Amino acid sequence: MDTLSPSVLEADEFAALDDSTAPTTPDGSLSFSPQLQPQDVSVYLSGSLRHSRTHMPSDVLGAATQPPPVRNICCVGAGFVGGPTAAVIALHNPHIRVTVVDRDEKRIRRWNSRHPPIYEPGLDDILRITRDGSREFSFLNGRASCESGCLSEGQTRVASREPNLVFTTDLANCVKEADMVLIAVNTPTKTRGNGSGSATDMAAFEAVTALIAQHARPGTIIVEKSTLALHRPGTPFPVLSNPEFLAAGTAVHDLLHADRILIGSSPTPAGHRAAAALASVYASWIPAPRILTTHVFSSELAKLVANAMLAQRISSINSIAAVCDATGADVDEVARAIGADPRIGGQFLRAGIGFGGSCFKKDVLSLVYLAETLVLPEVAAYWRAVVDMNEFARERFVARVVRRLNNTLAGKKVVVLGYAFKKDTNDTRESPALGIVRALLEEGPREVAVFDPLCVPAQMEQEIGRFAGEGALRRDGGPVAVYEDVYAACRGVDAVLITTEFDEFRNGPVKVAKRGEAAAAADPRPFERVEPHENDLLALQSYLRRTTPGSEDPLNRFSPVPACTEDCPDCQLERSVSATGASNDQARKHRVDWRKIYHHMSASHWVFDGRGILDVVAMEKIGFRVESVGRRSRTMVEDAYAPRCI
Ligand SMILES: NC(=O)c1ccc[n+]([C@@H]2O[C@H](COP(=O)([O-])OP(=O)(O)OC[C@H]3O[C@@H](n4cnc5c(N)ncnc54)[C@H](O)[C@@H]3O)[C@@H](O)[C@H]2O)c1
Ligand SMILES: O=c1ccn([C@@H]2O[C@H](COP(=O)(O)OP(=O)(O)O[C@H]3O[C@H](CO)[C@@H](O)[C@H](O)[C@H]3O)[C@@H](O)[C@H]2O)c(=O)[nH]1
Repeated sequence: MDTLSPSVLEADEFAALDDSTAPTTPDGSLSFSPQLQPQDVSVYLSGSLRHSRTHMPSDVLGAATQPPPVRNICCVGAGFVGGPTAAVIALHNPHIRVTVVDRDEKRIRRWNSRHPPIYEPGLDDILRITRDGSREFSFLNGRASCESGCLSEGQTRVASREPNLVFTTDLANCVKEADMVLIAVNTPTKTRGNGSGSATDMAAFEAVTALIAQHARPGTIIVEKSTLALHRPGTPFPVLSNPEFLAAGTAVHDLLHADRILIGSSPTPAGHRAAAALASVYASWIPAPRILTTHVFSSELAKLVANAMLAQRISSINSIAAVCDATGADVDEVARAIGADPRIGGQFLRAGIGFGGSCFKKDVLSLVYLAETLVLPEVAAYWRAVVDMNEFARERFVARVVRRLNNTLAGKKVVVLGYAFKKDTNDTRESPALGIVRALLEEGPREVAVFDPLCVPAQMEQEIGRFAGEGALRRDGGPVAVYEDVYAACRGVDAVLITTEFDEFRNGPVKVAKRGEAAAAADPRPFERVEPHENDLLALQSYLRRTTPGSEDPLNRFSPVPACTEDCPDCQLERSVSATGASNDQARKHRVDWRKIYHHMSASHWVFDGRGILDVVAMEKIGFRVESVGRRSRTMVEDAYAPRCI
């Protein structure tokens, strides 16, 4: 480990620290660690929020708030947020040692191996550079190389890098050595006790703050990356709120090109200095105007509100999809028409079976709980309706499938395509597919086949076994079977259900790459900077990969990946799944052959598109009968003459 760097804030500044001691939720009665003290809600509402407008200098990086140096960052929580965030911070700050700590030994072992525990496009490359270090390499930088004084033959040389990203289970040492501790542990919805079903479960967060209070040096800056609802540790440390806005499947893109970085601090000189220190870490790659500073409460509330507003758009369009199904209007046409109004915008208007994932439902419910405890029942009811509408969308989809199959699934086989909660991730938390499998089981089908191009079948089986109850899986004599091959899954099915928007399931033309996907095809060179930025090098690497098929390391910069032991359980698991089940960028992106599926199916040829990704007309030409939530199809036209039933 590096020698300890000096504490970033002097001890006598502590007195001036946070007024930021507020409860998880305003009633103050929920789980508090010994470090956390409740604060009167009225103080929060009447006093602190007033500060938020003016409390922070507009330029936290300005001379008035010289940021203390940050050389050592500890990130607690090696999950979907902690892992990628730490990796990107390390990538852009080679002078900072970033240590990610987790209590889950298996997770840490996987981060230290060639089998990272989560799949995110582009993450592997960043891990290879930061965790394993990279070699010196050079490349042709085109025109700019000569004009901006690069090497004589147009070559730009990039120096080797030492590893600066470490994964460990040793929390005490990690925290002790840190100038800054990022907390990125899970904050799910409480499942029992006061606030069960809506309040945030602070157990993991609280356990971590207790350990930090025990081990951190005075003055260490604490940064909450976990999504909280107004929760402040009352420790002698400056505490910042820095909520994360990345989305699963586009995490690396979202981190490398963040729209905004939000830093909330208390309105004290120490709070401002801490915020400036964190801003200096982000400033290595994020343009200063995108680094927003607010009061801590505004920052945490903004995170909940961002997710609530996005979820609300999805529920709104799904409510309109039901109207479309009943009237013959087409929800995509409606979305396109309203999205053309810049005041509305076109994003998050894709109708279907509703949102899944670990964030939307949890954060909307957090907002509901906050409103309830603030005695704002109308506000609580407004946001609760967003979650209710989401459930309605899923139930309506299953009811439609059953209705089309003559109101019974007895003796029938249906296949669920897509198990992850969205495309390009192996995250299955709150996946609509799980709820759909369970609802289908209630209809007594002969078989429910499940296929996902990214999730590992053995893990899916484990989870379905837990979720759908004893005896649900085929290996236990039940009807649910998980497949590694999409055609085997579809053999003899009466209906195909699309539950995740994976590109693999599309039948239309391959779309131009968009946000988070492989960048546009053009060569990014020449770079403007003499010393190329890591973002430039990543763009060049993916360009070269695309144009030099088969080359995993076209810049020749990677060091060897850590070797696995003979008995590595992850190697064994990988060997036991087919290429389509592996988390491998190269093995994916093959579209399914719908004609082949057509011939594998039973005569009914039903396809229910729960994500609106199919070109219905093209599918109907093959001979399928397609129903797509809120979209017109031949069956819709036939139905125009039948009694309404939604
Ligand atoms: N997943 C997302 O896309 C996303 C995006 C933005 C914000 N968030 C928020 O970020 C936070 C983390 O979410 P996530 O999806 O990364 O969760 P996660 O479950 O993937 O990871 C959390 C990790 O924290 C570890 N942990 C829990 N208690 C610990 C302890 N006492 N000591 C050490 N490690 C501990 C767990 O073992 C786990 O590996 C949550 O508050 C979430 O709401 C998530
Ligand atoms: O038009 C749309 C867009 C999305 N979805 C679904 O909504 C869910 C969530 O999608 P998305 O928001 O893209 O993924 P998340 O990873 O859940 O990201 C959200 O939640 C994160 C965790 O808080 C935030 O950081 C992100 O900003 C926020 O987008 C998925 O099931 C999608 O299939 C739709 O049904 N229709």
